Amino acid sequence: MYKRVLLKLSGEALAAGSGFGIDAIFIHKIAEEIAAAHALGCQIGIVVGGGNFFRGVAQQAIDMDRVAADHMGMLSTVINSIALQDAIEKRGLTCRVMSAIEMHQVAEPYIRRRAMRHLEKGRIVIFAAGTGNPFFSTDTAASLRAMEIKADILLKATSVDGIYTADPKSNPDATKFDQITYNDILRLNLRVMDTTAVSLCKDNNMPMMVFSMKEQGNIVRVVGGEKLGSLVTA
Ligand SMILES: Nc1ncnc2c1ncn2[C@@H]1O[C@H](COP(=O)(O)OP(=O)(O)O)[C@@H](O)[C@H]1O
Ligand SMILES: O=c1ccn([C@@H]2O[C@H](COP(=O)(O)OP(=O)(O)O)[C@@H](O)[C@H]2O)c(=O)[nH]1
Repeated sequence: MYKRVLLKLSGEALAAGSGFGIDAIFIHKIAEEIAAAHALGCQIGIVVGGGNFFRGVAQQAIDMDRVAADHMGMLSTVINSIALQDAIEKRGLTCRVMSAIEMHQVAEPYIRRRAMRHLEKGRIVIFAAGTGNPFFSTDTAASLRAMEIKADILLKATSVDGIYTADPKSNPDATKFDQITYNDILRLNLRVMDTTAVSLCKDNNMPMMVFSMKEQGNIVRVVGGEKLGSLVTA
């Protein structure tokens, strides 16, 4: 099993069936799974997306300046992070939100050494506001934080159950890879993650696993060392 992981949770998945906002029942199920994974003895850092509220590249932002839209997107990850922190703390765990954009009244600023200390003390750390920079994604933020905290693996929990030959939502004939290399994701232009996130993991040899967060128990299984979804390595 893994000693320290970076778990990336899709923002869109938090909306569950409704497609927007946070599904109160679903977020508690996720928190329950995170608590169970933590009980196995794993140190857990989390990056949450913001797609359930706002995406810088979304249709609704088409007439906006990209930087302004990305600022909105990053703030939406803060909303999700606070909701998840609340749900995790309801399970009796200690959880800190660290934001890449300073907002002292709401969250701690992201300071790497403090994040490491929180993890060593068994606190769950949620990294909010992505990388703090526009033109990036929360997948890239997850790759970056995984490297910074020296995670054993980047676990991407999302709405699909792995990496397919094409987007399975629009191509029902697509087939799933059990294992795939960084180079093949880039070469085949598979859009399960953006190329910046994949390149960062590739250059630093950070293994990744893409799996479904819809099926209850998957997070615990993966943290426990079970191979689910698709594994990405060199
Ligand atoms: N080749 C592919 N294999 C798997 N998923 C893919 C692929 N290409 C695109 N996708 C899409 O990537 C998304 C997973 O990434 P994620 O950032 O978690 O998305 P979201 O937050 O939009 O759900 C899924 O919505 C899936 O439809
Ligand atoms: O480092 C970052 C991370 C995120 N974002 C913005 O935040 C939005 C929400 O993140 P993302 O789309 O990655 O969320 P997810 O798809 O996981 O729900 C993005 O569209 C960007 O607009 C950004 O500007 N910089």
